[in-house]
Amino acid sequence: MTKVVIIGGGPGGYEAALVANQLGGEVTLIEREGLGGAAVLSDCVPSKTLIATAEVMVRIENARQLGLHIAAPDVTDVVRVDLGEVNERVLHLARAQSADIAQRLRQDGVHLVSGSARLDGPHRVVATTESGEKAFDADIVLVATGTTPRELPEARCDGERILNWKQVYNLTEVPKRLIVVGSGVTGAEFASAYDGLGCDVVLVSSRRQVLPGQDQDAAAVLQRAFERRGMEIMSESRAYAARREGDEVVVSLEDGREVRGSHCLMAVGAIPNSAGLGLEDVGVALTPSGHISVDRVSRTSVRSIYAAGDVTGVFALASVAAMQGRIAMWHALGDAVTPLDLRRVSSNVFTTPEIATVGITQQEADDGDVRVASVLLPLASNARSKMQGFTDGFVKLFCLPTTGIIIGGVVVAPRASELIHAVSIAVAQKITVDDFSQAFTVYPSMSGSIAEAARRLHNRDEALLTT
Ligand SMILES: Cc1cc2nc3c(=O)[nH]c(=O)nc-3n(C[C@H](O)[C@H](O)[C@H](O)COP(=O)(O)OP(=O)(O)OC[C@H]3O[C@@H](n4cnc5c(N)ncnc54)[C@H](O)[C@@H]3O)c2cc1C
Ligand SMILES: NC(=O)c1ccc[n+]([C@@H]2O[C@H](COP(=O)([O-])OP(=O)(O)OC[C@H]3O[C@@H](n4cnc5c(N)ncnc54)[C@H](O)[C@@H]3O)[C@@H](O)[C@H]2O)c1
Repeated sequence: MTKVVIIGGGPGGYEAALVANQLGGEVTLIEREGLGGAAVLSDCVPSKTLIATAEVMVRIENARQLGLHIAAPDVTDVVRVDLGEVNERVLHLARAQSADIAQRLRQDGVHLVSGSARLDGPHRVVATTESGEKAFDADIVLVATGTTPRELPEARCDGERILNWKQVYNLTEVPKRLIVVGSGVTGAEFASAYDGLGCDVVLVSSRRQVLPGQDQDAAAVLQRAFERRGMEIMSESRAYAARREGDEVVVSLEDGREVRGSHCLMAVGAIPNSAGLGLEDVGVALTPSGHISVDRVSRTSVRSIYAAGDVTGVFALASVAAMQGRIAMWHALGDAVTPLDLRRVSSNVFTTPEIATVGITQQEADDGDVRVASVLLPLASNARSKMQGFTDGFVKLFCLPTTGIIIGGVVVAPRASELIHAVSIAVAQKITVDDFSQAFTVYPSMSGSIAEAARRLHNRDEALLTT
């Protein structure tokens, strides 16, 4: 039996454990905090649960456009947000999901160890547990230890008013004025959620526009939506310090300005959990940022050691972590394996509106990496959008100019995360725009606009060609 030891029980680790077990491995999974990892306990799942609540508030607020009037100037005058109760629910759901994952792993026969692990050679892992150190021999080791929120040296999080994204669930009242530092996906999602919950939000963005890593047409729509809702966006502003002054937090910007609020959320990225694992001692190569270097089948520079998930810095998504973990085990245990293909990954920014993307990006098209034809169709003319009072978003499709094969897309809309799946299938299955537009869509529906975008790409001479 192949002995597999997995360090880290997030999506990278636990999905790998399920596959390794399925392929007949003797699997030990060592986790120091809880099964499901940060994804389930503090990052992905809690944030999406909080956002689900915030979305309801936004829908109530927007009901005015549909002729449904709230008998008060502000939605928070009639709907009281009990943030303590909201956060209790958030954490309860996270713990319940963690317990489900643990139960499933145990049922499958995975040996679960609660403790902190490190390598002791390429074929040995030592776990520090409550009952002392335990050593495990391993034919294969998978490192899936995730990341930790980055802190600015002069803006240390205290868990009360200067918070990272794992600490916000301690709040029992909606902050009066929340300063969100960082306008990447994490910053944008929390800014959107707290704004929805009726909080006065200031977003400190180091770039000209929010979401610098995303499709810039989509980011522009989101920035406009944020501004229209009254959010203050401080563009091209870098924070360097945050301090408490009584009941206030003061954030100092590099240009000398100061921003005052009741709370501050630091969302300035994450650092890999690769230190103290003994990786360098066994010869595992790291990148300059401290991530573990892996190839497309999750191999590190040491034959018996694989790595998966955020600690590899490949594409910080739960879905990618899970796939990297599975691929590692398929490869290590001799099953058929397809190397990781990032061109097929779909992802979503859970703001209001949502931004979903799959495949090639506008940036890659603009950089000339591949010659594409593309079309951008605003949803303002979509009948369903109008009925729902939504006019902000768009659908963008990319295809190869020669064959018409769909290679990517962007959807900015409510529930874009669901709408993108059709485009995702088209990208994975190499479907042409003509074949795509043959499928019936419901009338009226927003997905009708995706089919319409594909129809517009029938005459690709007229479409915007990017080289
Ligand atoms: C706020 C936020 C929201 C997000 N939302 C989404 C989303 O909506 N969709 C999405 O796809 N992705 C989302 N992500 C990204 C997603 O959470 C990560 O990509 C995912 O958690 C990566 O999984 P992982 O297995 O690599 O690491 P993690 O989930 O971080 O798990 C790693 C585990 O390893 C354990 N560990 C670390 N060191 C050791 C050690 N020495 N010994 C034992 N155990 C150890 C840790 O305790 C942790 O439990 C979000 C991220 C953030 C920050
Ligand atoms: N919905 C999702 O799937 C989801 C949600 C959240 C995070 N994630 C994943 O996590 C990854 C990391 O996202 P993130 O947003 O946490 O980190 P990030 O590194 O992508 O963004 C951090 C942002 O903070 C800015 N910044 C850094 N220092 C600053 C300073 N001093 N002042 C002001 N701004 C500063 C950076 O310029 C950057 O734009 C994402 O790429 C994504 O893959 C996914």
